[in-house]
Amino acid sequence: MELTLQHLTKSFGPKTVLRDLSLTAQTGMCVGVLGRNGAGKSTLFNLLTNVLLPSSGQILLDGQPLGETFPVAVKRRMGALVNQAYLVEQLTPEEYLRFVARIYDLPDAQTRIESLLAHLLEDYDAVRHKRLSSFSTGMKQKVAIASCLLHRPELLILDEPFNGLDVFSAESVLALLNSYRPQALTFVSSHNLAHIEKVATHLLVIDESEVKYWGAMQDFLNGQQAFLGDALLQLIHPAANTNQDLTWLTTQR
Ligand SMILES: Nc1ncnc2c1ncn2[C@@H]1O[C@H](COP(=O)(O)OP(=O)(O)OP(=O)(O)O)[C@@H](O)[C@H]1O
Repeated sequence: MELTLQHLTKSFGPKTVLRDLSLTAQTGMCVGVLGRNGAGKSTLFNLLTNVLLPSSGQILLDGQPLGETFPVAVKRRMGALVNQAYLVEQLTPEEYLRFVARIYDLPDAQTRIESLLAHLLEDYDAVRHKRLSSFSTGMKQKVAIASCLLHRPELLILDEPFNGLDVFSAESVLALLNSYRPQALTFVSSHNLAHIEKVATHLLVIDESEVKYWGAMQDFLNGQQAFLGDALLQLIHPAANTNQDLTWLTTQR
């Protein structure tokens, strides 16, 4: 699979949130999407999944423009976690994934369902018969991630998948994503740079609605400093306000 973004621009009223974004990415790449709060990352993910339509520019999949209708056949090739994960909470995790499998018409999904849940949910035997409504935020997030991988998508789009995950759960998800990477083109956003460093092959850095970097992670680190956080600060926030006077915090009302 090859995904091409051509001069993708998104505005909300007079405000342009993404401007003239162009790139081509292929299967095997994991693109870490970075940028400060409000940079436009979720907007990009919503465009990629047809939740939003671009104001101008287009998205091509294997050379074919997706257009406004975004064919169902294309959606079947995608697995996406965007915005708030929505689960049917009256169901157990296994029932929910069987429901997702039916939507994708996957008759032989049972083994994969069990493998995904056993990998992601600690103490799976103890929670497998519980309803999702009784699950914690992180447990629900892991079930949502499992549902994205169930139908073996060729394009995997994960907006902040590590939100709410403890350090062990994040490692389990990272292991899954790294194992799955050769089979798909993955886009993943996170404010946790350690996670991005462990999973991304490429970086897309967005700031002030524009692309500040697009390319291989290794080239970014070689061209900047050794650590992703420092390199990122240098790129998008050169005058880092580390020496701000904060005495007002304790001395003024
Ligand atoms: N539906 C909308 N209508 C108007 N403005 C919007 C809408 N959705 C997003 N925006 C604006 O677009 C900008 C980018 O938002 P977006 O959610 O894409 O940022 P982000 O990079 O994902 O941020 P964060 O890291 O905080 O999740 C923000 O200024 C936001 O207020």
